[in-house]
Amino acid sequence: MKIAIGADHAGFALKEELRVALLGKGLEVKDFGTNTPDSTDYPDYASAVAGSVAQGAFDRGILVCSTGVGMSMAANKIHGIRCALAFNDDEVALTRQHNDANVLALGARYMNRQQAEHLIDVFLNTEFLGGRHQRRVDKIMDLENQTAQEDHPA
Ligand SMILES: O=C(CO)[C@H](O)[C@H](O)[C@H](O)COP(=O)(O)O
Repeated sequence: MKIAIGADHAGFALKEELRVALLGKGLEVKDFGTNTPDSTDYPDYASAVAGSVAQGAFDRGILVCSTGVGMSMAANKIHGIRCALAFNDDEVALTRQHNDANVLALGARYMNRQQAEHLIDVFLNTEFLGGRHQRRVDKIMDLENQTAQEDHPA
């Protein structure tokens, strides 16, 4: 599985630890930065990670900022991205099973490395259930397409 990971300055330290942990598990990981603790802007990394997932270059994306909120807002602006901000196993498992989330946003302020690693394990190892959930995910995508047409009328 190919994973894209990124963070702003507030998520930098945790992202560094997570990248090492993911590589240690034999996963293919591309780090989209940031690469220093200097103040930076989370939309730049959300765009890079979510964009690469939307293009199909990576299977899943992981984004880390202070709360996870800014990253999730920005990532969900990318066509084809369903980014979930989640803090416990149940939320992460359900967003895979029901929402087919392809990007996970984490709040570094609220979790340590072990907790984040565990949430990522659940995220990477839980399958989408399809069925009635596929219908609902399709409706999310319809909304996205509809909004794009309204923004850019032919
Ligand atoms: O968007 C956020 C808040 O929801 C992110 O957590 C950012 O990391 C945060 O806004 C960064 O704030 P800072 O004061 O510039 O460190």
